[in-house]
Amino acid sequence: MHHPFKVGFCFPKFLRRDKGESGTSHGVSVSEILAVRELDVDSGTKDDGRWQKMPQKSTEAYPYAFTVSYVERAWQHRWRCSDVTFHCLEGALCQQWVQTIREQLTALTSRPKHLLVYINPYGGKQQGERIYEQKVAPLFTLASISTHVIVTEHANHARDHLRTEAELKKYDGVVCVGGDGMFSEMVHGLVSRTQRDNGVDQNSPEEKLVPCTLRIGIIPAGSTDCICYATVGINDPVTSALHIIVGDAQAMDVCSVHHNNTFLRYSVSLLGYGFYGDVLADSERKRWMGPARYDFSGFKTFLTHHYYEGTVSFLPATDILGTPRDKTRCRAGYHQPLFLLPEYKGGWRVIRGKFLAINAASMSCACPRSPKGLSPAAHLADGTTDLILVRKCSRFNFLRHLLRHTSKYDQFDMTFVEVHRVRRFRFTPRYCQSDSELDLRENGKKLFSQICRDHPACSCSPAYSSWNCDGEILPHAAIEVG
Ligand SMILES: CCCCCCCCCCCCC/C=C/[C@@H](O)[C@H](COP(=O)(O)O)NC(=O)CCCCCCCCCCCCCCC
Ligand SMILES: Nc1ncnc2c1ncn2[C@@H]1O[C@H](COP(=O)(O)OP(=O)(O)O)[C@@H](O)[C@H]1O
Ligand SMILES: [Ca+2]
Repeated sequence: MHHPFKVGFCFPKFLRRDKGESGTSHGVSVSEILAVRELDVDSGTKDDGRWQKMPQKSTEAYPYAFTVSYVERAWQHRWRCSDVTFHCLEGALCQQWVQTIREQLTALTSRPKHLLVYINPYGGKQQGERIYEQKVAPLFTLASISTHVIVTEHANHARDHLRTEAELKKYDGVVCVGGDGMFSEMVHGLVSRTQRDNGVDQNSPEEKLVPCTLRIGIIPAGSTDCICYATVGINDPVTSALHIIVGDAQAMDVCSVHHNNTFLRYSVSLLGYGFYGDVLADSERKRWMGPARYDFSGFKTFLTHHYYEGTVSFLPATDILGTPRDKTRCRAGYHQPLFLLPEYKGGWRVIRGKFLAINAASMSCACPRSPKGLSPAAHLADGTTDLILVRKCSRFNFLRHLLRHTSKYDQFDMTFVEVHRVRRFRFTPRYCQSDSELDLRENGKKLFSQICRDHPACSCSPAYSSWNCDGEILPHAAIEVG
């Protein structure tokens, strides 16, 4: 992984005495230094037990020392904080090093100094507060970052606080400790506030959103954590904290979801109808199971094997480099795709059919369950979403398709699956005649029994599924996304 700004320090006149090495030179790039502190060698240091174990002779020989904490890359995209101590003979030289490093660190303007942190204490395995206090807060302190921490008291607490109350000018960024649902709350708070401040009407599907200037950091403490996993490459709180400290940034596509010119929600990861909608609807009733609720409901939904009829219309993204079938992977810090936007060539395409799943992935949606994700080649910030249509097929074939999300085999290379990179799309369920469409929740069940009476031979798939929008159920089946 590469940082755009990289100045290297070598420490030639110093002896590195930790880890049992003697006299080795050590290079650390400034962009990866977290903190530097001088050591009071004579009295030994309270916070570095290793020093006190050093033989007396070497303390006499090198009476001055400083410790640099830096990012060390570990296995599978993990980052860790590592310390290296340098020793020397002259106090003035030692101080000069410390001062120079501090100056260099201050010059890194992309690093945050003040952060506003929201913790969802009920996300995932309900470990949000513990994860923050034990793994993240000490690193922020080490890096001299000041924080204001809010533990949420109810759903949408963070969203509403960000939208109306928070004094955002005081902060360089906001941090969310939780899952995709919590991240989505923060996106809603910040994006809504930015549109309101800029006079953009959220209800108009045609209007372009004004990008937010504040960055959102994610400390994974949820059930799926796909937004963290897909951007960083792993769902690991320490790794995420270190990315936040060094000021890594990644732009992200945000889709708006509308129903009849009324704004419903924003989506950043998965919008799924059919399978993933049904899994979510069932799993919400089993929150007490924790993250395992998704496996339970996934298994149950797989067995139910419902398909849904409807019409998908979409505007293909024709003027881009790359397709959903590429072998490339997009992650923060790897490359920022620079695509030409957004002259629309070609028109809308319309596909009618019976679908087991309709998924729109604005990013790969990689997560521990599927390390390559729903759409492995999706880009994080290219203004497109990958629309995956899984048509009605046998249970056996659907299982083969699902299993391929966990292996190297291509989940799109199946006759009943198609994938399109699109700029906008619309979905209209069958049995939904007019614009004054029936409200899904009110009338879904009535309609279902009506349809079954009308079609006694049907396999009794209900008329409607629900949309799973980043882990939240949408109240309408007919939607427009752009
Ligand atoms: C047979 C194994 C098949 C494994 C297939 C795994 C595909 C997983 C792709 C997951 C994409 C997830 C996209 C992320 C969505 C999240 O925004 C959203 C919210 O997250 P949060 O709770 O952290 O706030 N999460 C979700 O909607 C959860 C979706 C989880 C789907 C799990 C599906 C498991 C399927 C198991 C099928 C089992 C069939 C077994 C038959 C013998
Ligand atoms: N204090 C709270 N009490 C109850 N629900 C909350 C609270 N804070 C946030 N939520 C809601 O909890 C839901 C799940 O949060 P999330 O962090 O995504 O965890 P998970 O990944 O387990 O779903 C979100 O819809 C969010 O709005
Ligand atoms: Ca995208």
